[in-house]
Amino acid sequence: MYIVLEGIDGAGKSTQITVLKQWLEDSGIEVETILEPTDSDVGVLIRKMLQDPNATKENFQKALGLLFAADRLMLMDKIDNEEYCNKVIISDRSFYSSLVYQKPKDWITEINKFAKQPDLVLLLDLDVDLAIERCSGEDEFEKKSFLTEVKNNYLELAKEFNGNKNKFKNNNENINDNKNKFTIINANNGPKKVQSDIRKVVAPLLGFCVSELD
Ligand SMILES: Nc1ncnc2c1ncn2[C@@H]1O[C@H](COP(=O)(O)OP(=O)(O)OP(=O)(O)O)[C@@H](O)[C@H]1O
Ligand SMILES: Cc1cn([C@H]2C[C@H](O)[C@@H](COP(=O)(O)O)O2)c(=O)[nH]c1=O
Repeated sequence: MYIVLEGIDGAGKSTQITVLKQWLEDSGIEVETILEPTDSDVGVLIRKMLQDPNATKENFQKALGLLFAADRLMLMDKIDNEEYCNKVIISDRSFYSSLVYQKPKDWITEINKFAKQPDLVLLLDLDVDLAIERCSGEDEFEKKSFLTEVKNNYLELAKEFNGNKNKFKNNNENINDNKNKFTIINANNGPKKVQSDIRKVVAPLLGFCVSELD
């Protein structure tokens, strides 16, 4: 199973993935975690570029979109690898981040058409002012106006996706229509409440009944 946590900078993705991984492993489930951008040469280049004052400019963003797509493609063998088929893969970000941080959407969708569709997307929805308080401010994206636009893009994407599951069907995955694939989690709560809300969504997909939730 391929689970993705999405959200603006500072939403709490890394924090929640660490706790979720430990809970699942304590429950006897093998878990692999992924972080986008990766620590590959492409990922290192991306992180350097994110600090460039021009990072939000149109052509710079298009170049970033290509680099994120390339960095992501190298992950696909890992995600599709048979040794992972019996594991839960939890990823900190996915091609949905490219859809909401970069543009135009149709081009971003095209250059990511070989990216695997997650089985579940958990959108950690955080107030932008809280995000700015939590971020270091080193990255050019960590600005209130830009993160406000990204947050709105996420919420629009969730509305579109849950309203029309076939919209993002690509050529290597069928959208399973009986899942609410883009679940919004209120990330303004404390870490334990956020984790509890996440477990209530993840548990049924893994065959856990709610009473097993500690
Ligand atoms: N629910 C929460 N309440 C208060 N602080 C939180 C909460 N979750 C995370 N934090 C704090 O906010 C900061 C950012 O958390 P974290 O690194 O998990 O976010 P992130 O979404 O992975 O960020 P980024 O996308 O920028 O890497 C950390 O200092 C973390 O301790
Ligand atoms: C995968 C991906 C990420 N980004 C942006 C989002 C963040 O501002 C940075 C780094 O991510 P982190 O969670 O802070 O480590 O990269 C993006 O613009 N497009 C993407 O596809």
